[in-house]
Amino acid sequence: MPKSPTPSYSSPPSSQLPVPRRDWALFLDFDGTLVSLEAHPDDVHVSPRLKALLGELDKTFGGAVAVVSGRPLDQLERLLAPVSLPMAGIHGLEWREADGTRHTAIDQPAPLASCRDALAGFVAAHPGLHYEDKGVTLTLHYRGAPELAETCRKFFEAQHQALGDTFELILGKCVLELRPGGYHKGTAVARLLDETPAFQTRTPVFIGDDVTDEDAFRVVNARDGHSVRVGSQGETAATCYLESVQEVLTWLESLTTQGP
Ligand SMILES: O=P(O)(O)OC[C@H]1O[C@H](O[C@H]2O[C@H](CO)[C@@H](O)[C@H](O)[C@H]2O)[C@H](O)[C@@H](O)[C@@H]1O
Repeated sequence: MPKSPTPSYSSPPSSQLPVPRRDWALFLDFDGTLVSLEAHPDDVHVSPRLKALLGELDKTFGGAVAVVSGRPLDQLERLLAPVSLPMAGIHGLEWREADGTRHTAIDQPAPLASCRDALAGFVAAHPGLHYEDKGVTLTLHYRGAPELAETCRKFFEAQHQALGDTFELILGKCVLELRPGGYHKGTAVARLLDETPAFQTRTPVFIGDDVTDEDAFRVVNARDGHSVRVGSQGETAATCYLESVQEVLTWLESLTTQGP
């Protein structure tokens, strides 16, 4: 089973961004990076401007642009249609090629049945919460009831203990997720760089805002790439930062007209 890279936070990220180059491979987180965080996952919409920008970036970087998200591929495809990029969903547990061919990392059903039942009961008993059943992971959202953050964490810690350490507990932005160990955004990025011709030999650049993006930052750092965190606060392995989704979009737009 692939291991998570060891966390390393050597120095704070810099406001100095790398000089753009056309030989980059660009990896883009979705929520909190390309689109602003909303009260509910279903509230997110992708503007025509962003879809056009992704198409321009795809041309600029010769097809080496991928979306790497915790969302399932079904959601990403629906939100981004008709854009057809390589994408990794559920933190790399599933992925698709540019032509839509799909792959999954785990073939057997995850042993989540009792946890799934407990989660449904827990959410029904606590107004403001909702959950996502992604098949191989379970996700609990508390943005609608932030006062329940601690209650949710304790509930998910108990579920994690029952599942055992073949699963990891991820603490994200108003979200908790139980995910099979060893699969993360870093493995998704490494797979694209190693196995997809359009990405091979390019310098990786990853932009992301949340804890699950840290695995990808470490992978691109180890490959002499550039890691860009959205938001300057908190510990991160990223080497530089942009302050907001708007700054990300402005910088991405600039990449379509610059760089050797
Ligand atoms: O890796 P990402 O693309 O950043 O996906 C991470 C999770 O994003 C979604 O949840 C987050 O965005 C929601 C909409 O703005 C927000 O309501 C929620 O609080 C955030 O955690 C998505 O729903 C999850 O499935 C992803 O894992």
